[in-house]
Amino acid sequence: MGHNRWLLRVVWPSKSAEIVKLWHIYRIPILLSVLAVLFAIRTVLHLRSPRTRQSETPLPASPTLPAEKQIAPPEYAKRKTATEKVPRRIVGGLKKNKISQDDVKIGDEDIQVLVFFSSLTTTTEKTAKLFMEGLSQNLKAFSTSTRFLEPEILDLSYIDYDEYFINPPKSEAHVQYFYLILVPTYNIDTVLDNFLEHLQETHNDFRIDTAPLSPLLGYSVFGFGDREGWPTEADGFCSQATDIDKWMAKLTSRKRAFPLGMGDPKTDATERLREWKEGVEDVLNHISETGGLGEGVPGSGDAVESDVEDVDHEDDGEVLFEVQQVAQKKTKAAKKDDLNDMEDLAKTLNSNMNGSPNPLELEIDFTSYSKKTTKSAPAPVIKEMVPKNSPTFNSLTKQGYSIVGSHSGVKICRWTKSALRGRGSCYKYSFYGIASHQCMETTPSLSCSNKCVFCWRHGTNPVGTTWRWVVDPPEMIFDGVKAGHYKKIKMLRGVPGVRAERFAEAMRIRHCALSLVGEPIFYPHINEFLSMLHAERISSFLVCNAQHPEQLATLKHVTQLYVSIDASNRESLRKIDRPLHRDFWERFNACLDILKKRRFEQRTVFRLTLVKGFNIDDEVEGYAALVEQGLPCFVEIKGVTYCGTSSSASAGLTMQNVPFYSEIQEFVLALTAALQRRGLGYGVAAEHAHSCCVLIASDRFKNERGQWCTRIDYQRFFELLESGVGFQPEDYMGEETPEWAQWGNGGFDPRDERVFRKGKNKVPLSVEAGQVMGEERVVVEE
Ligand SMILES: Cc1cc2nc3c(=O)[nH]c(=O)nc-3n(C[C@H](O)[C@H](O)[C@H](O)COP(=O)(O)O)c2cc1C
Ligand code: SF4
Repeated sequence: MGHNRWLLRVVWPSKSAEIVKLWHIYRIPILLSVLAVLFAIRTVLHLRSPRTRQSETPLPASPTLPAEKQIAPPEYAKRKTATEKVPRRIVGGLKKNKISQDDVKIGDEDIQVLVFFSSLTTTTEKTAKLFMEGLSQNLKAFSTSTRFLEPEILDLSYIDYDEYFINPPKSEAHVQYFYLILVPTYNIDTVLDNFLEHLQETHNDFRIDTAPLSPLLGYSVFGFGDREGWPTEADGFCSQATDIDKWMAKLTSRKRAFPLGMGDPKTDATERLREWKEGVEDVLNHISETGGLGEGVPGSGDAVESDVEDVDHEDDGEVLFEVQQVAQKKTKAAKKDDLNDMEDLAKTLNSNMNGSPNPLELEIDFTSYSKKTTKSAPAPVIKEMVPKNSPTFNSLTKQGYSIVGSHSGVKICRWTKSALRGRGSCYKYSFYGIASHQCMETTPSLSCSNKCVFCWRHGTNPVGTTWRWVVDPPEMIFDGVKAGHYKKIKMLRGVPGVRAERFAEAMRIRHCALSLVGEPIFYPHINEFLSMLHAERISSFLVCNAQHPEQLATLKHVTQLYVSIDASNRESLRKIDRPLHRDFWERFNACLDILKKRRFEQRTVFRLTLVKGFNIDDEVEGYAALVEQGLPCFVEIKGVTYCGTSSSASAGLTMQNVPFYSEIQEFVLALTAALQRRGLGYGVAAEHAHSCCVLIASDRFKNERGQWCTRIDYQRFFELLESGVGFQPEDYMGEETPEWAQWGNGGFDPRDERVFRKGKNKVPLSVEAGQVMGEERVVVEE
């Protein structure tokens, strides 16, 4: 250290003297160069930064060019200038919600009216269609008719709520939307409960603005109800329309264009609807002329009314009449001096609180909400999922279901009948040794959290994301479904062709397919129900829709556990399953991870239902990735079954969506190749061409001779289960897959009789309705 200091003292003075000398000689060129460099940097930075116009003064026209030669301003600039010329309306309400109204330039945007409806027994559907036709005609008569696009009608059972009720639909063109909603009310579970739940969730979802539908031009609701059963609103007359109206007011930030209309089709619905329609048309005319709802429209929620709502905007409470009164008094009081104003207001408030309000003075403002409610909230009543008097009950029983209790169902599968007559079992016999005449198809939950496009009974399907119904005890369901099954089997005793020995065998259920309709693991006592099946040595095949990871994680042992894999990616799954859960893709993936963990406890299966135009094209690699993620023991690939009902048609499904068997085969080969490329040990093990179904299996299910053993040793399964010691799927692996069932051999049991339709030599009768055989699509009567 000392040596260094000495060096500094000696060297530094001589160096610094030199530097000072040099500075004196070169200081002017140095300073000039630095200044030049700084100026150059500033110029570059300035030119690169985006320019914002500081002044609102219009740009002067170029003095050097004549007006016609000047370049026209870009479209967006024109619009802004025009908007600025429109007088700004004074509106209250939450500032964040004022997105569109003030930006609308009259005549600038097209107006699209969307008429939404829901209907179980078709009254509302028919009325909505007639209403739409009339509306369409009347809009054409407006002086501003060119602004209106042809109105569209949409069934709430088939649309994706996310597309219309989180934000207004996305549109390339300049279109603004106006919603009309026509709905009945049902005090039983229907799609309307689900719709309401969606509206409520959207409003409460912290990730979304509380009023994401505020860009709508407006909305209005009309309800149909029955005064005989529900005489007053307090009794529940049109209660669901009222609720929808309430949630829409919140979601649109009070864009109610016309007050809620209500009518009873048996008495006054025609008259009430006519009045409502006239009112709605008036508003539409007004909007098209002025660009906004205006202030004179009752219940519009604009201007003064909105100020009142601001006070209470956080509340989710009921419609509150006093708030409106305060609003009216407040408006009048505004003309007095401030002090008097406050006193008056306090008096008014007190008198209203103390005495009952004079109904004549009350103008009901449906747009106001409060923490306090004037009505005492009715005690929550837990509903039955499928009550005996419900349209869902009627529809399901018509389709051949026996409803057990209030949420379970059992149905004789067409293959059971076929097997009883010796005409062949379903693919489960070919692949796993399940004789169809000894198999019971049932579900303890007719409700589901999806609205799959290919679901057979979608139109009347109870739906929900959580269990919110009366829960029947598992013993009752178990006894009920068995009794229902046996009753239906007995009815087949006299059917021509039923074989005596098979009939006798059928009186002992050996297998239970929990895959009928709905979501079995939704039922809160599913594990108890499974224990009952196993105690009677009935095997269990359980299919779940991969939407309930919590329930899947706690599910006890089943003989074979399925998840439906209806698509290979998020967007495709959303389109085909139309799930109710927002986080459906995360749930789906969580289920795959659970399945992966359980592959050494029980036989796990991916079930792919292929629907042409929905989930086949370009998805092979995606499916292979999912198989790699879940590593199931088996992958069942099945072509969709066309049921030809109006519900499938409404979901956009036609015979063209049913793949040919050759297309299924092609897909299977491509998927197997993709799996092998990924180094996963899978191969095509078996097929059942008659139900358009092929089985890909993991190499784990080959015996020491390299033969596929996809069948199950049921006896062994029960022994292992009863032993209480852990076991693996290989421990109850059955005998070799019969040769006739192996890939390439078709899968029809040669001991059964193949029955062909008259004049169609190659098409067996035992083909599922709408299913495909060879290169032909057929629809077979039961
Ligand atoms: C099982 C059932 C429950 C009903 N619940 C109500 C109700 O709570 N409130 C009401 O006003 N009307 C109720 N109704 C009457 C329907 O809303 C009315 O008949 C409506 O017009 C049916 O319309 P849709 O044919 O389009 O389904 C109910 C009807 C049925 C069959
Ligand atoms: S998961 Fe099954 S029951 Fe549910 S909607 Fe889809 S096909 Fe129907």
